[in-house]
Amino acid sequence: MSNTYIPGQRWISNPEPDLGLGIILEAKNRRVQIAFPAAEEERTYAADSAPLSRVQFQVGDEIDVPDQPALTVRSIEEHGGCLVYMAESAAGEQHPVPEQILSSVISLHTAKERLLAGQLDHHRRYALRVASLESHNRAVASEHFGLIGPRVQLLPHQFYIAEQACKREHPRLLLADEVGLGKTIEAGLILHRLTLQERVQRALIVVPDSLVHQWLVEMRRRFNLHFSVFDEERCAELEVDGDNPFVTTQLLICPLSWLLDEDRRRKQLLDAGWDMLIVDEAHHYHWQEDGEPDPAYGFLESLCEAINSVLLLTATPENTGIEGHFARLRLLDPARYPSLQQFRDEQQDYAAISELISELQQLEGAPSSSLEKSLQAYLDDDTVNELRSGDESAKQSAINALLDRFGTGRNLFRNSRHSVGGFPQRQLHEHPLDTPAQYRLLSTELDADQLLMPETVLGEDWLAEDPRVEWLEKWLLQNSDEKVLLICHHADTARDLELYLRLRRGFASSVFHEEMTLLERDRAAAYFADWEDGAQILLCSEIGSEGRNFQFAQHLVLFDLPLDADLLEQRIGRLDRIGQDGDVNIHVPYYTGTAMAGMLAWYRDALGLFNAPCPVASAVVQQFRSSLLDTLKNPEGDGFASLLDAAREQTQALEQSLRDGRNQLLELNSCRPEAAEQIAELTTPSQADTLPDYLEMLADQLGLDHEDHSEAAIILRPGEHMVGDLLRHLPEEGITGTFDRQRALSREDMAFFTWEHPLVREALELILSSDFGSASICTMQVKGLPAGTLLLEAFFNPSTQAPASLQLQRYVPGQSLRLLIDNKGRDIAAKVPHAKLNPLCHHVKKKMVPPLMREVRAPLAKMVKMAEQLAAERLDEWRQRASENLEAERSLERQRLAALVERNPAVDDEALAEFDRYSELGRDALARLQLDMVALRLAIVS
Ligand SMILES: Nc1ncnc2c1ncn2[C@@H]1O[C@H](COP(=O)(O)OP(=O)(O)OP(=O)(O)O)[C@@H](O)[C@H]1O
Repeated sequence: MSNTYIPGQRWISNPEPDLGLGIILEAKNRRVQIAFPAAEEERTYAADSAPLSRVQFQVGDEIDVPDQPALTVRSIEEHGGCLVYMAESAAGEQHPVPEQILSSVISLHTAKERLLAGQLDHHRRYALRVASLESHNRAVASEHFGLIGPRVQLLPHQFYIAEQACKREHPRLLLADEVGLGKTIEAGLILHRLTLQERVQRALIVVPDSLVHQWLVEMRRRFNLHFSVFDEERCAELEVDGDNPFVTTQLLICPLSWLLDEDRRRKQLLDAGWDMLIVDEAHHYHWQEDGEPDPAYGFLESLCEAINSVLLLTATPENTGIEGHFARLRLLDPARYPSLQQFRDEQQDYAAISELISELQQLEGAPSSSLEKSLQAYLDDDTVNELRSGDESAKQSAINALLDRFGTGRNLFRNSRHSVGGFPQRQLHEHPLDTPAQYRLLSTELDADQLLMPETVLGEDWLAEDPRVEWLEKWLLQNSDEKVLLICHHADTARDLELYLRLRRGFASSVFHEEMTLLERDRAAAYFADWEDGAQILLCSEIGSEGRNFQFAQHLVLFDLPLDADLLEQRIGRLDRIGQDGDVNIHVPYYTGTAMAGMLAWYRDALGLFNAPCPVASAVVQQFRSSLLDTLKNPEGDGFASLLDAAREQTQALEQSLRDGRNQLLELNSCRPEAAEQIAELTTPSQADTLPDYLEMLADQLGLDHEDHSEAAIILRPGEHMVGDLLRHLPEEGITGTFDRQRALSREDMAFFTWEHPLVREALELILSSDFGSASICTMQVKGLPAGTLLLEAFFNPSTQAPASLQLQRYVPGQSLRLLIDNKGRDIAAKVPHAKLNPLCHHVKKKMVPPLMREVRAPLAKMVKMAEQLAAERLDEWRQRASENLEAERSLERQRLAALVERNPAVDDEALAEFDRYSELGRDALARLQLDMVALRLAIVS
């Protein structure tokens, strides 16, 4: 097949045949742009790997031109690479039809044509096609489609967020779970689901340099999403003749610092067009109401404006106070967050709303008139009136409406350790040390940074002078079986200390800081992770404390304490995260009676950060910062003691008000436990799952070698008779996979086989997008049926052409229509199920097919027609069921949106109009739902 693209040619998308017949808009610079008018979609692909198939009709085929009766192709001409069909109407009129004007709505009738033409497949191929069809339909119609395949534990809070996010047409969210609760996993789940639903083709991840590799690996091993990493060198290689290098890949990870250095690359990145943006550590982008805008923030703002779906990740959303929080929310929804002042004002209402939610939760029966009155200030009359019924569901809708319409619920999800539960304990180990004379002498002249990082003032020989070093050596010797992560502020400190420990003292150590290349950093992290021959200690500068996964270690040495509480939380979060099996031991070596002791007391007594994360830490630090700096030098003085008391009281008061107000709203919104548990439960494939049997059938028919590996695990390899490189996802050396999630989590060398695994999806696509097994013939003996009786089994698959974001398959029953037509034209499908027919089938030898077909052709043609008629009669019922499902869901969503629009004058009616336009598109598409005849089997009773 030619893969030279010429504007005007018609092609279909292999993975998305539902888009209808596409038309090439432009083909240059090694990319091809194609429009799918029936679905109102456009796609841009790298030309050499575009998943497109050329549509060329043959003489005798019927073709459709909008607003014209059907035409039959009589001859074909080619002009400048495009086809012109010379076609004839039923009335015998001749029409030249350039392919450009063909209808964009197509249906393929190949099963029928193949059966009647005697182009038949073995009945086992047919059985495989039917199994593929049914499994595919079931998978895509499942509420949890896209959440089953990732190799992750089913943690309810993450699945809840992923499910909620994907309900939005275009999710734009701040994922702000506390550090280590799995924001990367949540983003991966959302992306995986949207990719499988074909709503996201091109995704861009922007991360701090040190996290590039970790994202790359997490996306690949957990989600089978194969990202490319671009840097200047890679771009230069790809930039032939001024091409935009970013259009050559669909899934891209970019290190932030490189983008910030390269104006031209930023522009190219924006021009390349993306469906989804994920930004990790989003608190790095600073914003202020007045003054010079930060270039990084400005760049992020342009990306957020240009890309429909956006996920911003940060564990510390209020890192720079309420302004920082507002700054990120306005990137997601500028209309909802027009001004900082309005945002501040809104927060005043949170406690009152939270109180109302509590009252509703405790409510039994109808509400009192005073509760009704309070609710009326926030909710529409209908929602309040329904509460009078005393129904649980009315109560839940009122709670949902409050959560949804107020606060930041629509854009922000934040789970805490407190709400998720099951986290390890933090244990603080204080290590008081003598103060070096030099430090004591100088201390009155030192600033806070110098006081907290004495190595910067102890001179060149600091390693010999600093008692922390001696303490560390001793500790390492006494705990030689333990892995320890040490974090300090400066790269120089980490480097000096590591060299000393390794070269002078012989410890197995490794270092990780910002002056190393990405590759060196990843090697260092891998050396530390190796339990057999790896490092006992990894020494990181601050950069090592963000985002990385070191939960296999249980000891953290804080060589210095930062002034910024969020940084401290980030450091502890390296070990205190999902996957940590033991306690998190935090070691703080410090000089007795100095600012270092003061800082320790501040975090321990005022903020309680060594016990658990402190959500109000940055607010308290902001308030007390200058008194802290003033009194820190003398931590044993009265001034410091009263500062600690005041700060502790303030922490407690703020935490209380958070519990009463915003946090309660947030936590309720971020995870509704029952719904979340249910999602996690349903996402577990049932024991009766049919995938193992399916893969055996597949191997048999595609010529793969299939071997049992162990309990619930198999090996698939390309077999001797497999056709070429039929399956891209089947490596030459084979693939070992398990059907068991727990096993897949502990055995990363095995694939996790589900219906969403790329190999399985590829096989389904290969079979369903071709005519593989679509027409078959067999003989069978059936008691009670005379020899010569014909039975025609027909499968019709619902299809419609509409934008993927509508996800119309959710509304269509997750199965195909099966008919079994007998000689008399009756449908006896209900009496004889497909599974019962399969074992009765006998193969018909190739040479017997032509004489048999000659004999049965006439009655067979009638039976096919009858099947078509019966399917056409059922079509209305299918369309109606589908549109009822659509109306039920969309009307609820519309109600909710209308309430939001009413409450937020900043959101104009455009959102509602857009919603209505989409609903209308959905209605139209469902009114055009077709039942395509996709598989036919003729059984002849012998
Ligand atoms: N559902 C899950 N199944 C298996 N492992 C998980 C799951 N969720 C999280 N993890 C693991 O827990 C660790 C923390 O997750 P992740 O990195 O996504 O957290 P985070 O919230 O992004 O952290 P940070 O705030 O440090 O950026 C990672 O090692 C991740 O692989």
